[in-house]
Amino acid sequence: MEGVKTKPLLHTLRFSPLIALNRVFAVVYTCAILALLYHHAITAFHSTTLLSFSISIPLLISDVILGFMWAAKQSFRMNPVHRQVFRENLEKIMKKNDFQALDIFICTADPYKEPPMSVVNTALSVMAYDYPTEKLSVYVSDDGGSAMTLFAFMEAAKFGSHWLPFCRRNKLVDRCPDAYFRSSHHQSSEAEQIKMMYESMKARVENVVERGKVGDEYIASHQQREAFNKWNSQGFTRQDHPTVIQVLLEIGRDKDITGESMPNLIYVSRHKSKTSPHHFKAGALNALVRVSAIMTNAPIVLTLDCDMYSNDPQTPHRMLCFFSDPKLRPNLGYVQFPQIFHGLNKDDIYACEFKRLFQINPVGMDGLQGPSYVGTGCFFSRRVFFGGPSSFLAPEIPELRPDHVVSKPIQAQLVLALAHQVADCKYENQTNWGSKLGFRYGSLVEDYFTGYRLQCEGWNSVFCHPNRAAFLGEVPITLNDVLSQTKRWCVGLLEVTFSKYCPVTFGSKAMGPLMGLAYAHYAFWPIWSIPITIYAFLPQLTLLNGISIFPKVCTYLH
Ligand SMILES: O=c1ccn([C@@H]2O[C@H](COP(=O)(O)OP(=O)(O)O[C@H]3O[C@H](CO)[C@@H](O)[C@H](O)[C@H]3O)[C@@H](O)[C@H]2O)c(=O)[nH]1
Ligand SMILES: [Mn+2]
Repeated sequence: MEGVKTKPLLHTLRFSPLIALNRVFAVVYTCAILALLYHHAITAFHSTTLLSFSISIPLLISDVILGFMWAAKQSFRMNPVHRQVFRENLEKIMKKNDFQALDIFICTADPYKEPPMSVVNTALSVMAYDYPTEKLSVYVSDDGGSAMTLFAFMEAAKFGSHWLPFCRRNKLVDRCPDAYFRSSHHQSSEAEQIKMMYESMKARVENVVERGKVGDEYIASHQQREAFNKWNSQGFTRQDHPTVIQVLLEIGRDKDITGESMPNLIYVSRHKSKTSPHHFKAGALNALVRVSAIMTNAPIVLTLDCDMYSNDPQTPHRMLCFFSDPKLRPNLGYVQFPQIFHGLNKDDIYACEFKRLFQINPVGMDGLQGPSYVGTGCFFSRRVFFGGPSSFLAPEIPELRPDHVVSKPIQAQLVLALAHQVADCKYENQTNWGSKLGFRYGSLVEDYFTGYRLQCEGWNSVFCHPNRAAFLGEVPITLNDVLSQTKRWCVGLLEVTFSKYCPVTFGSKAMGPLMGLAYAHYAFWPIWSIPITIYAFLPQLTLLNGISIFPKVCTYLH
């Protein structure tokens, strides 16, 4: 209709043209698989010798597993969709002032395996988002309980006051300092100056890490000394220490060198005790959900691994294109960006890119109820941590409610005291945290399990895959690390498979068969190893012994 102004589009959805083809193919292929299984069963049934029986049974088992995995995978192919985001339209629809506040969680756990400089780079890259700084809060969770990490962040807070205005003024796209200085396009004298500052910060931090402690010469103020004194108290170890919360930057109080406000930057090392379970990353994230609720309580929460830096300052705009769509909003639980890696080793010999897992399968789930959560690069609505979309579950204290309005400054005595209280290792005893509230406990792959449970509760999710990677992370590049990661993932997934939450039963009932199968495809991922091992040995052994195991064409022609 002419004269009627249509609102500019924020995002569109396009169904993949392959859908019809995929479905026809699935039917044909299912027939072929059933025929093959029938053949195996008949051979096993008719086998006359123990030898032929003991060959056909493993083949039958292998092919049943492969057939099941193939069937589960079809869920990703039934309805794949592609989304496009028009972030440039966002500011035509809403004012910057109306953007929702954002709490960013960065997890780190070990200053030696995850160097503080890399964590600092991740933090700086998101502090420099093209987003109103008075709406940004960055929380760092340090499960390593390390003074070196705190020191690195004190340095980062200082460097940030130069880095943020520098990024803004020069409209940089690479806002992770390390990535920017690694690329070659910085020639101005201003860039050289910033680079020198960065290098000198890096040298100080690395020196501290090398020596394993923060030397006196690095402690500049009384406040800093007080912070580090906590580490000097009796029996402060990584597994056993009180809560440490340090506000390093505060909106309104701390300004950058041009006089603009800095975002909040808060260091949190939750209380740990050898007698209380800490629940690994899920425990760390729940502590942050609560501490941030007390201090800022932003309606949107971004979770990041410490090695995953922002590669695009416009990412929050993209996320808002979904969260500010009134049609999506009521049930939208999270917006997941893919995990994409830099620094893969040449030819990626250990197949760590996991393109199918992080980039292809989510497109398929996006056409159903939405992609699974992969632990990093994911923007949540804070509301998801408190029950399903239509069944709100109130937390124990009103200050943790997602609709609670924070009225006191983050450094107010009361606020800090309460923040310490909710980061206590005993706080979760006799509460719903980990079972019905927050990130879920019970699996080593807390991301998979949490996303799964949220979707079972009725939350939808969206997969956002822009051309320029929103985040770039690191992958294990040595065999040892790859094996240990794979083992952790397999154990975590099997923990879900053999629980009452098995996706085939619980998941299918809660979300329908296709979503159930999609999650089952991951839950059963470790059992790939069975057919792979059988096929790696059996055909070769039978070939060497002159036994034929595959059907001959002539058998079927007569
Ligand atoms: O007790 C812990 C253990 C780990 N972490 C942090 O958790 C993140 C992921 O741990 P990592 O050892 O790097 O695991 P990966 O297997 O490489 O990570 C993938 O798998 C994890 C488990 O499924 C997810 O949490 C991650 O987001 C996902 O990237 C890191 O930032 C750690 O610092 C903690 O904060 N506390
Ligand atoms: Mn990792």
